Amino acid sequence: MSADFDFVIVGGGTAGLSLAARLTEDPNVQVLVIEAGEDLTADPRVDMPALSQSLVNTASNWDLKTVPQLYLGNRQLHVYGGRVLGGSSAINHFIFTPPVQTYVNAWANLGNPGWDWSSFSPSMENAYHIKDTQWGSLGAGPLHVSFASEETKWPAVWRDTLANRGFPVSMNPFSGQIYGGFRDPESVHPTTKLRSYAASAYLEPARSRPNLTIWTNALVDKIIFGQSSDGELSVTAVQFTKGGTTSTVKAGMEVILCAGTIQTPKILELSGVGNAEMLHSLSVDVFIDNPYVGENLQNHVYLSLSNEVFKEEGFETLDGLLQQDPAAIAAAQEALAKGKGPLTGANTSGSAQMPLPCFSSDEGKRELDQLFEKFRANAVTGKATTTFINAHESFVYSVLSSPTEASAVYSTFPGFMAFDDNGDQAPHPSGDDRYLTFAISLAHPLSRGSTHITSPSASSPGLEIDPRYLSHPMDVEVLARHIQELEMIKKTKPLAERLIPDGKRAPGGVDLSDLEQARAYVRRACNGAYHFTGTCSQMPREIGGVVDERLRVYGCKNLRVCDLSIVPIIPRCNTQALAYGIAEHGAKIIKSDLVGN
Ligand SMILES: Cc1cc2nc3c(=O)[nH]c(=O)nc-3n(C[C@H](O)[C@H](O)[C@H](O)COP(=O)(O)OP(=O)(O)OC[C@H]3O[C@@H](n4cnc5c(N)ncnc54)[C@H](O)[C@@H]3O)c2cc1C
Repeated sequence: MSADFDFVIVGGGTAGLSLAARLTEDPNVQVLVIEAGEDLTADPRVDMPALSQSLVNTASNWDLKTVPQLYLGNRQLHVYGGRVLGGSSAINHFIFTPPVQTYVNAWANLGNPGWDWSSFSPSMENAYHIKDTQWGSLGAGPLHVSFASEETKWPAVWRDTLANRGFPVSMNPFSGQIYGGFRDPESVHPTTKLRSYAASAYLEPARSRPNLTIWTNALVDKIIFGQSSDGELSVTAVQFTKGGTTSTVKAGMEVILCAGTIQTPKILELSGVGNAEMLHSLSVDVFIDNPYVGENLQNHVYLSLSNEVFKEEGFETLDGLLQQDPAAIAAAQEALAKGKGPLTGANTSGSAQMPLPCFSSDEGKRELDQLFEKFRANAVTGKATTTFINAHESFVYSVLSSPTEASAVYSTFPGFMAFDDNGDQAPHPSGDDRYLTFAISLAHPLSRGSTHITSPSASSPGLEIDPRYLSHPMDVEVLARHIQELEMIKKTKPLAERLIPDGKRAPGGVDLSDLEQARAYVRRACNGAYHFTGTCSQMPREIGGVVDERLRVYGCKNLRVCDLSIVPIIPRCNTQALAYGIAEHGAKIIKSDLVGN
């Protein structure tokens, strides 16, 4: 199997398929997408939100693991990612929250002209569209986004409680300026209630184009370098394995890596782009020496806390369904037939992007200064440069000291949800008690780790993934303070009236209003989300960059990266919206470079 294409896109995931669809709008370019996973575009396990969990234990999930996490009591956590056409957008949990303006500008200010809010937000809007009674019609893109209908009184109680704590409760999550309570947008079609994702929204309308070719079940091993006529290093071909046979395909113009935050640096390292010393030790020929490939791995960490609630009409929970109670399953299926109920979406019952009031007063800022000063000496910084560490820290400081910038995202879920040491869902308690669960996700962790190959072979697992969760002490401190803020929220009406006083709790037997106990709970129970970013960061080479502002890998003129691995600072909330935004923005850049050439 060998053919010539202008662009070879490695990875048919969230960003890869979106980019392919945009590039093939130009009938003069031939685009090939090579995807390691299967084409499951006709499979209800992808399309139906109710079945999405069933793909987790299949070959459609890369299902890797971290190395033991030193700061989490040596626990090893899952590293999930979609290995299927559509990538992680085919198996994710639907929440679709675009990034905020201050964050996007901090990213641009690292030295990425053309990525500031006024340049980037139109690209973001090209990805989705949503029609809403409150906000009208937003976005102009192919991805269907909707708000879940409110079928219980939990969302109203959440809003009223936040309002009583002095937070705004209904800000527009698409406005670029949001804090306080909001409704979670979901990548679910508003009427069919099916998953809307890269393969359905971007690929399907483009699939019949004669200039778009998709190969699935083909694992890219490496990219092959040569010299262009002007003597510069250039990519000439891509080597891949399909059905046990290894072949190469020529790239006439460019190779664009869209294999995601874990796999893109792996392909670069296998191809000889990375830390020369490490690559030599694995007998990999080095083409570009850049020690920052695979570094700056960031991810959100989160905690869950469950409380027993009264059984009241209007305050139904999903506990029966979680316990596989036949009556609850039948009721959910009946509701599904009407396009309603818990099987049609993500099932959060109210979220909030939360500032930390304790740090925004003058006294709070003084305490924050002292904490940064104290922790700076203990922080594990990996290979990050001082310039980047300072820029990252100063952004996080600006968030923490602001009364209107969120340092955590709180989500509520009507039912019991706790996790075991591996990050797997813990069994539901027996009995017919009902629960409300609160998840707190750290918006801007300062901890950063790395992922590197440990073998020169693409097919062996051969990856050491070490996010170094909670290696920066400030992350523990911020999460512990948010636990305390949540404890205050739980004591506020009307939420306080729904939680059974002295009812069952998870975690039990700890006093989370005590800061030391809250810190201990953070270390004991923290989990990693699947929001990995940063391993091929976009910033100037001298401060730790792997790609430039036009997504080109430093040292090679026709190799680009266009996925979440370019993101130098993890965004405030869930990452899928940003992946689509990067693909849209990347498509604009690549198209304009084509005209320039
Ligand atoms: C279980 C789960 C739940 C999530 N829930 C949410 C959520 O609710 N909201 C949210 O915003 N985000 C969520 N995310 C995260 C979000 O989906 C991802 O961050 C985002 O989709 C990543 O986009 P990407 O384009 O960078 O990578 P991906 O979409 O993962 O695409 C990478 C693609 O490259 C392919 N590939 C990799 N290596 C090779 C190779 N060597 N050869 C060929 N192909 C290769 C992969 O198979 C994959 O298809 C979730 C993720 C997971 C895994």
